[in-house]
Amino acid sequence: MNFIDQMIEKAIADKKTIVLPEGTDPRVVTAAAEVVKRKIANVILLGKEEEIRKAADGADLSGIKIIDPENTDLHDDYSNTFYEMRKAKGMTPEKASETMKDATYFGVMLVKKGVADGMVSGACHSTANTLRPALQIIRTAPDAKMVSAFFLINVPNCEYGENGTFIFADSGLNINPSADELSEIAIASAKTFRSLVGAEPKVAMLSFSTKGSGKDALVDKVVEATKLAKEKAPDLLLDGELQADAALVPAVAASKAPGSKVAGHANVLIFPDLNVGNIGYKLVERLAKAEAYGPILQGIAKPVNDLSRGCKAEDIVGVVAITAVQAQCK
Ligand SMILES: CC(C)(COP(=O)(O)OP(=O)(O)OC[C@H]1O[C@@H](n2cnc3c(N)ncnc32)[C@H](O)[C@@H]1OP(=O)(O)O)[C@@H](O)C(=O)NCCC(=O)NCCS
Ligand SMILES: CC(=O)OP(=O)(O)O
Repeated sequence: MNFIDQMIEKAIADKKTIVLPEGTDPRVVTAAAEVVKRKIANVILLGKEEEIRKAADGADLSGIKIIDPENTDLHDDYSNTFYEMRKAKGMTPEKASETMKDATYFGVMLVKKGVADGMVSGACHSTANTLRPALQIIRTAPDAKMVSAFFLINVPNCEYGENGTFIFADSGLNINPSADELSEIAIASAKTFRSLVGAEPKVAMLSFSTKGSGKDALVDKVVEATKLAKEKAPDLLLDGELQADAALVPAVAASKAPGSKVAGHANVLIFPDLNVGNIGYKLVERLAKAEAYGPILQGIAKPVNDLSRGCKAEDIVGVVAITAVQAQCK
C-alpha cells in the first residue's frame, strides 16, 4: 500500500474533524465532498453557503458543516480570545473583531477552541498568509523549539529513499535558517518520518559540497548544522554535508562519501534554505511526476497545514488525511 493510502486508512480508523477555510474554491469543495464520502474525516467548510454551493457545481455536500465567519454566533467569543492573546502586541478589540471575519484566522481559531481537530488551507492563499495566523494563535508545541514545514514526496517507480517516499524540509516556512535552526529542522523531520512513514529515517544535510569538496560560508552553515544535529541526536542516522546525488545514489556515495551510513540511502532531505527547498520540491513534483503533500507543519501545538496554490483536489484529500492522522497523535 502506498503512503497516502496508509494515511487514509489510519484517518478512517479514528475519524477527526478538519476545517477547510477556502470553501469557495472548487478544488477544495471537490476534495471536501470526497473526504466525507470516503469517511476520511468530518469536514467544516467556511464561507457563505450560497457561494459554496455555486463552487460545488452540483457536487453532493451532504454531511458537510458550513460556517460563515462573517455571520456566526462564535464571532464575539473568538474575537475576544484573539484580542486577549494579542493585546500585548498592540491588538485592539476593533481589529480583533475585523480579523476574526477572515476565514483563515477564523479556521485557526476553530482548531484552537477544539471545534475542529485540524485545518488545511492555502489552495488560494499564499503560505505567509496561511501560516501567520497559525503561528500567532496555535503556536509552537511545548516539546519543540520552532515550527518548520516539510513536503511528503512520493516519487513513482523510484529506487531511492524509502521506495520513492521522502521528507523534504524545510520547503515552506523558514526562509534562511541558522545552523542551529537547521539542526532542529533535521531532528524534527527525522522524528516525523519515523512516525508518519513508519521507517528508519536516514537524514542528509544537503549542500553543493560533499565532505569538503566545496568551500564557502554557505557550506560552513551546513557543516555546522550537521555537527550540532549529531551532538543533539547522537543515535540518529544523519550525515552531511552531502550533494543530492551522494545522498541518494549508492554508486555516487561510494566515491564521494565512502563509509557514510546515510549517503546513498537518504530518505529525509534537509535543504540549506527555502530557495532550494521550495524550488527542489517543485522540480521533483513537476519533472518526476511525484505526489507532493504539504507544506505540512511540524513542531506546532495542533495540526494546521498548508497547500500550494498549484494543488489539485486529490492533493487536498491527501493533506486532509495526513492532518487527521497528526490530530490522532495530539
Ligand atoms: C510565515 C512567515 C510569514 C512568518 O514570518 P514572520 O515575519 O515571523 O511573521 P510574523 O512576525 O507576523 O510572525 C508571526 C508569529 O509567528 C512566530 N514565528 C515565525 N516563524 C516561526 C517559526 N518558524 N516557529 C515558531 N514561531 C514562528 C513569530 O515569532 C510571531 O510570533 P508573535 O507575533 O507572537 O511575536 C514567514 O516565515 C514567511 O514568509 N515564510 C516563507 C513563506 C513562503 O513564502 N513560503 C514559500 C511557499 S511554500
Ligand atoms: C508551497 C508553495 O510553494 O506554495 P505556493 O505554490 O502557493 O506558493
